[in-house]
Amino acid sequence: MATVSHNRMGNKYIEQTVHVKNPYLDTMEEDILYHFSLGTKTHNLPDMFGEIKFVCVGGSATRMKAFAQFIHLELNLPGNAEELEDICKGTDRYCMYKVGPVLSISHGMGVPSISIMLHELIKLLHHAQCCDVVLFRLGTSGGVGLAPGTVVVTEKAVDYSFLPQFEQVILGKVITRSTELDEGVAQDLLQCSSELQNLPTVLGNTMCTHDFYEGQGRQDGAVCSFSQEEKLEYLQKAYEAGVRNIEMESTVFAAMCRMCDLKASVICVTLLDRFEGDQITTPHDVLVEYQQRPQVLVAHFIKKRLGLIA
Ligand SMILES: O=P(O)(O)O[C@H]1O[C@H](CO)[C@@H](O)[C@H]1O
Ligand SMILES: O=c1cc[nH]c(=O)[nH]1
Repeated sequence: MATVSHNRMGNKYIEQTVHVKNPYLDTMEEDILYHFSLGTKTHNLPDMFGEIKFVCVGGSATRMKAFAQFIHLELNLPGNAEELEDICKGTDRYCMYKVGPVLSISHGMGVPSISIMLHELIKLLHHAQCCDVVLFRLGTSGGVGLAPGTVVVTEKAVDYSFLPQFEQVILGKVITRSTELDEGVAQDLLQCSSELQNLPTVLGNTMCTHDFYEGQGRQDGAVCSFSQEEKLEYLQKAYEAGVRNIEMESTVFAAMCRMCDLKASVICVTLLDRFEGDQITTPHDVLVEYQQRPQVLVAHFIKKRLGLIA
């Protein structure tokens, strides 16, 4: 939903509120966000979350805590970054940290896990009356024809057949939803990457799969039913369709944000080049540094948007 508002300079602009697409929500006396351990009756959500402008999500709870601490320092906020409280400590499904206008949340691995988190997150932003929110997925991925450590800003989130769509089964029927992401945010992120040192970044399509092993054409799982030639042929087709990395959440993330009028972007670092192999052999400290790259990029974007840097 869009409302006309005024910025600090007194200029008119359209304020974008978070638009849930569920007519039944309004009829509910209370909404319990079960996997967050939050609710509309037990918590004052506008008070707790109303100022949120940026939401960063990623698979690992440790990474999203580290990001919360990092962005706390980057935004120069008062208080101790080491003492941030997990808002979802009443449950061990997801972790959530609020750092000024930034929310950092973990989503686990795969479409079902992030999809549950996104339903509750989008309702949370709606109940909290947040507006002009941008969402980012800060993830890891397998690269397709890229040097390990490259950051991929997703142009199109595509499925196993390289189409920009997400298939959701509802009442036994397959419904197809568009996975279009915000072009402006992706371009701004690319611009940010050009202003930073040692942050190799490309724009490319991201393939989302429902599995890490056979689903991504890996031959090192407990089960494998295809040859090396078949694997390389599929990766080559993916490359020709513009796919530059493979992960496991981007299509549902893009589809749900789009349906609820939320600007969204996917930023994943590649941990290996899938043309070179399947196993992740890179040393732990290098992997930790790689995982920081999307965080550094998005922190720069946030600081620019907040007017903290030119
Ligand atoms: O590093 P995260 O954000 O979890 O993303 C990627 O890593 C996991 C697999 O190792 C999948 O969730 C995939 O999407
Ligand atoms: O190859 C990879 C690496 C990280 N995450 C994935 O989903 N695939």
